[in-house]
Amino acid sequence: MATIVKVDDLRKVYKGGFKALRGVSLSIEEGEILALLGPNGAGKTTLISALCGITTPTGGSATIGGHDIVTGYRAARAMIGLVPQELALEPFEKVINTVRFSRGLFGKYNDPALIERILRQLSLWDKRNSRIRELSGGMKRRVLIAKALCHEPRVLFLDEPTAGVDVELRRDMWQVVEGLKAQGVTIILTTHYIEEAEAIADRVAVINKGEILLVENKADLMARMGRKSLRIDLSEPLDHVPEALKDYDLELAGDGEALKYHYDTRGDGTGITRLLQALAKEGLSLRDIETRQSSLEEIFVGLVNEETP
Ligand SMILES: Nc1ncnc2c1ncn2[C@@H]1O[C@H](COP(=O)(O)OP(=O)(O)OP(=O)(O)O)[C@@H](O)[C@H]1O
Repeated sequence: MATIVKVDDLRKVYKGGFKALRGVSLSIEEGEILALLGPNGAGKTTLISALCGITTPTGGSATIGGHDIVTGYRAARAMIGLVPQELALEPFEKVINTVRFSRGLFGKYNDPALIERILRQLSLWDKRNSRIRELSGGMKRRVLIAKALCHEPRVLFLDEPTAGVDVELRRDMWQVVEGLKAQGVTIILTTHYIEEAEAIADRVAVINKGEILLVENKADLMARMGRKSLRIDLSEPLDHVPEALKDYDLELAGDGEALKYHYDTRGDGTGITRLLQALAKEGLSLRDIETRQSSLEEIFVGLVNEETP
């Protein structure tokens, strides 16, 4: 796959000296869905705004489809659709005119068939003649997406696409995003909902205090999330893990009074039965056992807290 968005040591210092981006580097592949996770104030919107030309970076560089976001602004911007966090729509305008007008802003000829396709895809065709103020919050969000798509962008930025929408509508939105991906659109979305990243992202990037802490394939992250640990409290403490148990990669804990075993819930088998049999064979008797699961949420919170002394 080709790289479509390339961010290299991007920096943003706001007037007053606040460093909102502290050297962000990131490559995004054509056709992928990248979820940008981070706490409030992490720099997600600043990063998206810089890539879309709304905020001027104070250092580093970035390209969209090979066009520099500063020196090649118009060409870069033409490739981008942006769905902002805030619902900035003209309340008395009709849905279809709102979308048509946005296409015109990019200097593109009127294309009724395309507008119809986009409105149908977003289940807005029946509402095309409704005024914006007559729509529900979820529909307004869909209009924002339609506006962002009407000049046929190759890269779509969604800033908190499902903030404040109900669970059902969130799932609808996920389907819309999947449909766009199927058409080859590259999608970068910011979200506070970790389950949203789990549901639709190919890769996850975690940003905190203007720095990228991690960019990882979701499947790999899920594998980490699927990891569980089993703590086995022993009746008699051990001073080392017996040789016969070395294949289980056990960890001695609590001054030798417990063994910790890590396993993957998504694997073929957990290995727990075999381990318990092996412990019995070694003549070890157990006082208690306890399992713990690490979630993506925990991984995320852990990463972010590590950074906050
Ligand atoms: N125009 C501005 N002038 C000064 N500081 C700003 C400006 N815009 C944003 N900031 C600061 O930059 C930091 C990053 O803000 P940003 O909106 O990018 O965060 P975010 O990750 O999108 O947060 P949220 O999840 O709350 O939307 C924040 O501390 C914010 O206060």
